[in-house]
Parts: sequence; structure tokens; C-alpha cells
Amino acid sequence: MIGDHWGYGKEDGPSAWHRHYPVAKGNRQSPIDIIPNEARRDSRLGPIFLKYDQCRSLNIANNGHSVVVEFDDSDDRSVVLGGPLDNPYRLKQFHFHWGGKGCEGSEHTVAGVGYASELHVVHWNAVKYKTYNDAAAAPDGLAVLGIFLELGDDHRWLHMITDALYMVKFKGSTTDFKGFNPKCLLPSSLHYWTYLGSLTTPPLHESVTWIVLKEPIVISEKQLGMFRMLQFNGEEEDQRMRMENNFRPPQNLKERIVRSSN
Ligand SMILES: NS(=O)(=O)c1ccc(C(=O)N2CCc3cc(O)c(O)cc3[C@@H]2c2ccccc2)cc1
Ligand SMILES: [Zn+2]
Repeated sequence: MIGDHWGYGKEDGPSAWHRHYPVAKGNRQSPIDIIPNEARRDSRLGPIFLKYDQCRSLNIANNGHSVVVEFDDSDDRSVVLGGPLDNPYRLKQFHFHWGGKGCEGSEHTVAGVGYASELHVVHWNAVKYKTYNDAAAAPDGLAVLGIFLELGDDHRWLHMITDALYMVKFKGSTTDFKGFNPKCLLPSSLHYWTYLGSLTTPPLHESVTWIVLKEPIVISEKQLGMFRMLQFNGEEEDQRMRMENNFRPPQNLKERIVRSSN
């Protein structure tokens, strides 16, 4: 948003967000720590389907919080459906959260353990809401697919994104990014945990049905290191701040349960 006054530093980071965004202390905040053997297996939970074959990526941008790839969401050409969702949700964007060198950087954790990074694929309920912004503020407005990234070998397709990062080094920069299909970033299994939560950045709207995949994808330390050449600051700002540790820590589960696909 224009003039965002929040970040991930000591003064403006997650522990301070509640001052401008009181919902930060709400009853369905994200991320959370997922405890697998406390998740409820639910036979009513079917598989999710990702219909991305007709997706049209538009651009890649640095919004001062993460690097975001946006998609043409003017029709239902690419949607997620099934699982906990009552209707199709339209693909809008994907972005990442990551740590500093050798540190964890995912937002969700699994039995207290974090991953190096986490990919969020954001979809919105265009059946019920007219615009993304309306959906992003509604309790059943968004469906975000969370995919863990763990360190290992090079990811064979991630170079298509890391090769473009030098073009969006500074906050507010954006560049064309056509022909990218996020299907190439999915793990082999679509087994998932699901729960009702929120945006993990301000405005922290409690509008997200989270679908977190159990199987991580693998990227190399070299590839992850390229995300860290991005900067939180704009080109004209003299204070240079490397973009890293842009993750919110796990929040209180409160009265929620996490369900597990079969
Ligand atoms: N991590 S996450 O929960 O998957 C998530 C999802 C959506 C959004 C999102 O689309 N936002 C919130 C932050 C933001 C920051 C900007 O600079 C911006 O231009 C847009 C957004 C949007 C947004 C802003 C206001 C209302 C709804 C969404 C952010 C994070
Ligand atoms: Zn995110």
C-alpha cells in the first residue's frame, strides 16, 4: 500500500504491528505452528485441484516487503478448487518469505521446526466478491497455498525467477514477467493441512483459508542467497537494507483446529 509504515525491523516489525493493526491480536491470525499429530484427519476433505494451464503471468515486482509475481485475474483462467473450498478461487499473485544466511525463514512451522523459506500462492473468491481488495477483507475472501522450501540441490525452474531479481532490486521496481506457470514450483504430493487464518502482513485481514502443503520443494543455498540481494529500501533511499527475515513468527492458535487431507 502507499506509504506502508510497517516492516520487519526492530521498531516496525511484527511485535509492533498491533499498534496500527489491532487485528494482529485477533482470533484467527497467521502463521501458526502446525502440529501434525494434533491435526484432525477429515474424510470430507477432498483433494485440491490447481487449474493453472491457462495462467498468464504479468510482472515481477519488489513491493518493499517481498518479491511478487502477479497474474491476469480478469477471468477464471487459473483457479484453485476443491479441498476445503466451496468454490473456485482465482490466482492473483505469488511471493516468498525467507530468512538470513543459515537461519530459518518460513512463516508456518511444523512441530516447532521452520524451513528456509515459504512460497505463498494467493487466490481470491471472485464468485462472491467483485474485486481482490474486497475479497482480501472478507472472511472467505482468500485462499493461500503455502509451500515450504528446504535447502538442497538447485531447483531446476527457480532460475527463471532468480534470473529476474536483479531487475527488481529496489522497493517500487517492477518488470515484465510473462509465460511463467507456478505449477513448476509445486511438490509431487498435494497432501495438505488447512485452517482459517489471516494475511501474515499488514493489514492482517482475517480473510484467508490456508492450505499448507506437507511436502516441501528443494532449492539451493545459492538460489536462496539471490533473494537476499533484494533490498527493502527504494533506490533513492540512502539507507540500504538487505531484504531478508521478512517473515512473521507463529501466532496463537486460539480456538482453531487444523484439518489434514487424507
Ligand atoms: N503473506 S500472505 O498472507 O500470503 C499475503 C497475502 C496477500 C497480501 C496482499 O496482497 N497485500 C497485503 C500487503 C500489501 C502490500 C502492498 O504494498 C500492496 O501494494 C498490496 C498489499 C496487499 C493488500 C493490501 C491491502 C488490502 C489487501 C491486500 C500480502 C500477504
Ligand atoms: Zn506471504
